[in-house]
Amino acid sequence: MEESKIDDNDFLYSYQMNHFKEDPRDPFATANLKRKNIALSLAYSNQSLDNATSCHILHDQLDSYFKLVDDRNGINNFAKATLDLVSNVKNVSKSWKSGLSIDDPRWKNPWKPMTGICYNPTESGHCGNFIPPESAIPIFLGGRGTPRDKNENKQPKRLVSEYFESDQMKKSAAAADLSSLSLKDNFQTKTKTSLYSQYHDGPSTSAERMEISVPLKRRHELMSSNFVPKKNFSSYKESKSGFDEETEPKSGIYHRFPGGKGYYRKSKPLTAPLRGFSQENEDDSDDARRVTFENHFKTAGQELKISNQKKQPDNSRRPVYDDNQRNQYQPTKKFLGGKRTVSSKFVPPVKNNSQEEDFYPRGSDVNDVEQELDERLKNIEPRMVELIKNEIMDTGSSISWDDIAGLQFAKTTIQEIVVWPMLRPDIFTGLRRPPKGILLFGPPGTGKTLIGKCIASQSKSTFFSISASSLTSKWIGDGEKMVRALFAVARCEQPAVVFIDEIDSLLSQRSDTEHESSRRIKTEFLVQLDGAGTGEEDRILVIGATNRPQELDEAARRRLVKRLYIPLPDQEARNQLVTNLMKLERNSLTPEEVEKISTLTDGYSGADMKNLCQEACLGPIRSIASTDMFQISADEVRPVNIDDFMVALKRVKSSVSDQDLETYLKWDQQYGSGF
Ligand SMILES: Nc1ncnc2c1ncn2[C@@H]1O[C@H](COP(=O)(O)OP(=O)(O)OP(=O)(O)O)[C@@H](O)[C@H]1O
Ligand SMILES: [Mg+2]
Repeated sequence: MEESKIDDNDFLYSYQMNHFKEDPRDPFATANLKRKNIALSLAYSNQSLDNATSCHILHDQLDSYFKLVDDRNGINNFAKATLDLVSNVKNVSKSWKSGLSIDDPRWKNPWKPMTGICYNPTESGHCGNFIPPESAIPIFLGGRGTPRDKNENKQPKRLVSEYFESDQMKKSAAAADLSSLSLKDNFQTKTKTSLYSQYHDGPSTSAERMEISVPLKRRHELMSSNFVPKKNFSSYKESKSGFDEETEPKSGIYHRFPGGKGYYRKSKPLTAPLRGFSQENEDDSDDARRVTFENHFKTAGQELKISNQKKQPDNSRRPVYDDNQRNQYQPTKKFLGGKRTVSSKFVPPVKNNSQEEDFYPRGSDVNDVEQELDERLKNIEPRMVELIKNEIMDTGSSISWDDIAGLQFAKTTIQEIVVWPMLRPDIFTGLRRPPKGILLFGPPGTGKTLIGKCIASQSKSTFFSISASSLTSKWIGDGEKMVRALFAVARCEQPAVVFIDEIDSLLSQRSDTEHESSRRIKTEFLVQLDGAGTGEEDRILVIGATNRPQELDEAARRRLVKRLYIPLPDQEARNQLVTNLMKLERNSLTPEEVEKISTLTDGYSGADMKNLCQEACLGPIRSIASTDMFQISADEVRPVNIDDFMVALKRVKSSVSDQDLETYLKWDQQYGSGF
């Protein structure tokens, strides 16, 4: 056995290094957990770890384990090992009582939504409390504040909220710039449950990604991986990190202050596949474990060397952590903004190759320019820069102006304001300078979003498609920062178009009853749109689309200088719509029949017309006898004819009422930039 090679520092460091690897989707997750379990038991039996330390780690181990149980629908052998370990450290709390045995049928439940976990980072080595779903009885590892009555299901809830109201938490939260986060309300209901399920399936939209990434990150930071071995504490102090000795636990494990001045940055998860583990190692016999451990356990020294080599080939700034140099171990510095984080995807603001030479004066170092531009992002959190960059729309999909039926006036105006100035900034200067904001308003389904997509593919500028949800967040205070980040990134990537669909939800009228955070987002938006945010030279255009223009804040209305009414399609446009839509389907419509359809569809929106055509195209299918449905070839389906449209007209009605139309017209007369 290799016990002698492991000590707590080594072990803890490798533990930290591996902390993020327990992704249930990772086929090696179980093996990795086993490895830690073995390392932990060795370290523990070796007395390298004290009870408190073991507790901390176990807590994390169980957390990881639960993810696996949750995902794999059943207990695996790892649970037994963890439970054994739990019983080894039970003397942490005298009144400790295991809430669970290996035979407990609850292990076998596919626990969804997942158990919540509350970690109480106070002194004396609490293990944290595990909060299973309502139906399950809490499992406790002990520690102060642990309810004795296992059936008292409500207790854990209280603990969770207590924890988040505790001074400790507030302090960490403040340090992490999350002082007003509303975790208390959301924690159990939303964050935890949806977090787990979404984490498993993977977030799909950027808004979701944001929702998840923040709490996940915070959760990890607040939980027990945030420790630094005691031996390194001296170097910690030397680094003047702002570490508060008084609040430190005495047990030998030290929490980092997330976001604090001397924030000790968590080791990045290693992206390489776990070394040394193959599926065979999943074999749980003792022998197999030993072999696994002996052959493949990497000490902290090795891990650190590997990661140092990856990060910093010369190793000059960060000493290698080995047996002789332990005290030189330095925390890494946190970089906010700056070149490190954003230059990789940097896109110079002038895209035209011919202009590139002028932009970078001969002989000058291109990197200087890059650095200077990145200065604009220096006060923005890199995380937000990333989030905003995710909103940049791929302008690959090609929608042309001809795909938009009618709306001639709007199309010409937009070309004037958006496309040409972006292409010829030299002509559109001074008073010809295009407005910074335009508003597309009109009844639903008239093509506002479509115009946005068309601008994205035609204007040759960086196109940000922003929805209210990508800017708002439950992390109060983040919203306005996101707005600032948005404009900062847009400035770096100009010419840029920021398209905000359903802008009314973001910039509705400010009122006394609304939430402080949404008010701040609005204010920041208005500031960015108008003054300090965007300079005269910046080529950033904000386009808002809404079907509720009357709900817009008046200050926002003023800033969206051009307000274009996107009306219902007229007869000619409807004709064009039917022709365009039916191009793709086999049909026997004559031009006269198309004309007839367009006459009969007065008051239909573009979306209604699309529905109508879809409905009519189902006509030929409906006329097929159900017995023939499986044999008939695609060619044998009869073409769509006018009768299908007549039937469809009865089923699809216009969706916009006259009353609504009147409101739009009135608003257009009052504020619109129409004829
Ligand atoms: N003028 C048009 N030309 C071509 N297609 C149109 C037009 N107007 C609407 N459509 C069709 O209707 C669909 C819905 O349009 P779009 O999403 O642009 O409406 P919208 O004005 O953004 O509505 P909402 O206000 O409800 O968001 C489009 O995908 C398109 O197929
Ligand atoms: Mg829309």
